[in-house]
Amino acid sequence: MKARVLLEDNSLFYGESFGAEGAWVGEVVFNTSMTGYQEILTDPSYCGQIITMTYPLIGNYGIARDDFESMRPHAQGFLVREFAEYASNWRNEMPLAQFLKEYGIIGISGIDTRMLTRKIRLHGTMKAVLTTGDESLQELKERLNTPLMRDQVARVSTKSIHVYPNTGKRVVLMDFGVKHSIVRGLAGRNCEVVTVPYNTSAKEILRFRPDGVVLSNGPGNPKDVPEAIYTIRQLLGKVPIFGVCMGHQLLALACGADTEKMKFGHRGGNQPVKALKTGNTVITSQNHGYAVVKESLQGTGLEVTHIALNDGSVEGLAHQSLPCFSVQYHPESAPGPRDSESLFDHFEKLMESFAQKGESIHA
Ligand SMILES: NC(=O)CC[C@H](N)C(=O)O
Repeated sequence: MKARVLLEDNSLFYGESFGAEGAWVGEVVFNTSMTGYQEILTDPSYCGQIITMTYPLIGNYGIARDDFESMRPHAQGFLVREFAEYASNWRNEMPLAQFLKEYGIIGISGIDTRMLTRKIRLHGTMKAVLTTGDESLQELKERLNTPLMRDQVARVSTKSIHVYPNTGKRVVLMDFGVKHSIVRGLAGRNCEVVTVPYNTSAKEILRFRPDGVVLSNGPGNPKDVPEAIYTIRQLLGKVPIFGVCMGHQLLALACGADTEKMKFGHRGGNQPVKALKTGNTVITSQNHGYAVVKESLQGTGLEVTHIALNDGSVEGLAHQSLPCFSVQYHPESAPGPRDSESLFDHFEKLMESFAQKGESIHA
């Protein structure tokens, strides 16, 4: 079945539908990972967005639930160059097409993803309308006026508290749309993980007597969850904090810094980041469209620990006197390189030293 994509700059792409039928308006973002479409589709940080993969062949290893980063897909549209109808992998449980259909997600193949990506790089992230229907061009243009979602965190965050019991440190995980691999990263270090909804108060969080608090990744603009910024501000200094991606942005906002929307963001498994203290470069997994404004850090007590080598943007922060640090990239990878897993060990050490001396170990 034919399908179309109309971009905000009026470019029209034709392709073949391989997922659900219907129409959807969202922000189109491109991801440069060569593998990992299952982790990407199920990453709640993509809630409501339309993803285009720059790698040209997608779907060839099918779908295996063990690779999911949450219980269901969250992206609403998936644009690819070539879709592999037959999956060939011993772990395959169902074809990608069936998975997209089951969850009502539009998939379109035959798109010139190179041209689409170049347009996004040139003009910045754009809205698009996808359709498998036969609406007129005028109708599609009108649909582009649909405002984008702003309540994604409330949609994807847990509604109730979950405890993953364990023998090590107790970590409260503020869930803004957490990826399972963050829980795996903590559980792999024997942490007991208490996952709480995004709007849980500081008082409720401290009632768990946590050794540390992790601020998860999540979709949308961090400024759309002011209640979480308020909560984090109240937790500062009382408990070690580790922020990942959205968590990093929220920590910065809680300390008084600012965030901004990037032109087209960073999404992929090959993003080079420099650690300023050691001078080492790590290749990281990323998925973000907002960034912390470097100039806004003055007077907040936060200092830049990592920068993106492609554009110099802020990739890591640590507080000069309080036990908190954060990264804009994904130490849990999934999908992507595992160069940065040791950040979970760093957090464990931070919790240990805070428990013993009530001090930060960054220095
Ligand atoms: N993966 C994330 O946590 C993304 C954070 C935020 N939604 C952004 O786009 O910048």
